[in-house]
This record gives sequence, C-alpha cells and structure tokens, in this order.
Amino acid sequence: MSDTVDSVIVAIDGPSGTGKSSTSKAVAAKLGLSYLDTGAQYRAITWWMITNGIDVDDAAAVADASGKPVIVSGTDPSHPTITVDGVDASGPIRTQEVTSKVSAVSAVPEVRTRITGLQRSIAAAAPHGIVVEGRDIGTTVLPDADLKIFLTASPEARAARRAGELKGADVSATREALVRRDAADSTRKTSPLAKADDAVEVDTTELTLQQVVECVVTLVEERRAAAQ
Ligand SMILES: Nc1ncnc2c1ncn2[C@@H]1O[C@H](COP(=O)(O)OP(=O)(O)OP(=O)(O)O)[C@@H](O)[C@H]1O
Ligand SMILES: Nc1ccn([C@@H]2O[C@H](COP(=O)(O)O)[C@@H](O)[C@H]2O)c(=O)n1
Repeated sequence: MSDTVDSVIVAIDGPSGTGKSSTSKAVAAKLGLSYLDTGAQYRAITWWMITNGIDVDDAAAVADASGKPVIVSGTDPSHPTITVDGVDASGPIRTQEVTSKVSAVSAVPEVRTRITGLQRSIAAAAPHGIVVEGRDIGTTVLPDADLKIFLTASPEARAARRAGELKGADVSATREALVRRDAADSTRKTSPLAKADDAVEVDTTELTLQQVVECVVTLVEERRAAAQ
C-alpha cells in the first residue's frame, strides 16, 4: 500500500463509456480519496491545440506545442475541475470537435510524456490516496497502484448509455464513434489502451452503476485488509 497508513492508489482503466468516470467519482467520494479524470487532461490539451490553430493531424506541430498549455486539475470527486491557462475548460472539452480529435493528440509521445508527468505528481500529492481513471493508468502511469480495475461493457450497452446522455443522439452512430475511438486508442504505439496483467476485469454490461461501485469498494477494502 502507499506510504500513509490508509492511503490507497486505485487505477481504473477501460474503453470509452464503460463507466470509469461515474464509478471512480463515486468510489473516491465513498472512501474519502481524491479523484483524477485523465481523459479530461487529454481533452484539455486537445482543446488548447484547436483554439491555438494547431493542426491536430500534424504530430510534429502538436509535439512542439505540447509544453505550452498550463493544465490544472482539481481532484475533489464531488466537484472535479479543469483549467487551461487559468480558464475553466470543463464545458469546451466535452464538444464533439474535441471528442473527434482527442485520439490524434493523445497519440503524440511528447503529449503523453507531459500529461503522464502531471498525473504522477497529482497522485503523489493526494493526501489520502486517489482514484485515477483513464486508458493507461495501470500499465504506464501508476504501475505500482494498490488496485487496478479494467472496466468493460458491450459496445451496445456503452452506446445506449452515451446516447441517453446526448438526448436524441442516434445509437448506432454513437456506437460507431466510440468503437472508432477505442480502436485508435488501442492501436497507438505509445501507451495504448490496455488491461494491465494484474488488473481485475469487471464487465459492467449487466450491472447497475451502484453494483459496479460496490464491487470496486469491496475490492479496495479487501486490499486494505490484506495490507494490515
Ligand atoms: N453500470 C452502469 N449502468 C448504466 N449506466 C451506466 C453505468 N455506468 C455508467 N453509466 C452511465 O454511462 C454513461 C458513461 O459513463 P462514464 O462517463 O462514467 O463512462 P467513461 O468510461 O468514463 O466514459 P469515457 O471514457 O468516454 O469518458 C454515463 O451516462 C453514466 O451515468
Ligand atoms: N489515460 C488516458 C485517458 C484518456 N486518453 C485519451 O483521451 C481521450 C478522452 O478520454 P475520455 O475518458 O474523456 O473519453 C481518449 O479517447 C484517449 O484518446 C488517453 O489517451 N489516456
């Protein structure tokens, strides 16, 4: 376990729409831990590239600019925040344009090096431990995490969940878009979306959010008990 007695580092990875954010926030709130949405950080740097006129398909230009934006993540699970150069980016990072461009930006090695460093320093500073969610947390960012979870769900379930959020969205178009994004994230060379060998896989297709949260909380408590 991490240095402080009750401190715990939990890594939650998985494809898009499997419930990482909802689960991670609820688990962190229940256990008094900090929470970090790493996807929001990749979205934030993508938004900065777009608003500063950088062609996101030009990997060299993205790499050159990758050190410029100042990205700050607030880690309270009941009120997570993200700013870029001091500006609240929580709304703009959720647009369709950012969603369609984020995989190109997050595939650039210089971007990953920058954001991974940020993630590690946030995790190290969390006073009681942290739940960090993303695509490569268990494999690359925090390979020594106390507990690693890999969430999955069928593409149909994930598309139905997302389409439910985006009122009136077409489920099959939503399914195609998320499958395409997963494929890009899983096949990039640097730190692709992958399950760590020692991660616990939880298929959420038939589970309610509450059941998934209870499952993860139980796993954390088991790890804590085993470490006593
Ligand atoms: N087990 C579940 N059953 C039903 N709906 C769920 C479940 N888990 C999450 N959801 C809903 O599915 C949607 C997507 O969840 P969430 O944003 O947590 O996924 P995610 O894995 O973080 O997605 P992304 O990687 O795209 O950010 C949300 O509307 C959430 O309320
Ligand atoms: N650890 C991570 C987290 C995210 N990404 C990239 O960001 C995109 C957006 O993530 P969401 O969770 O907000 O959907 C995702 O599609 C990845 O391209 C990443 O590379 N590594």
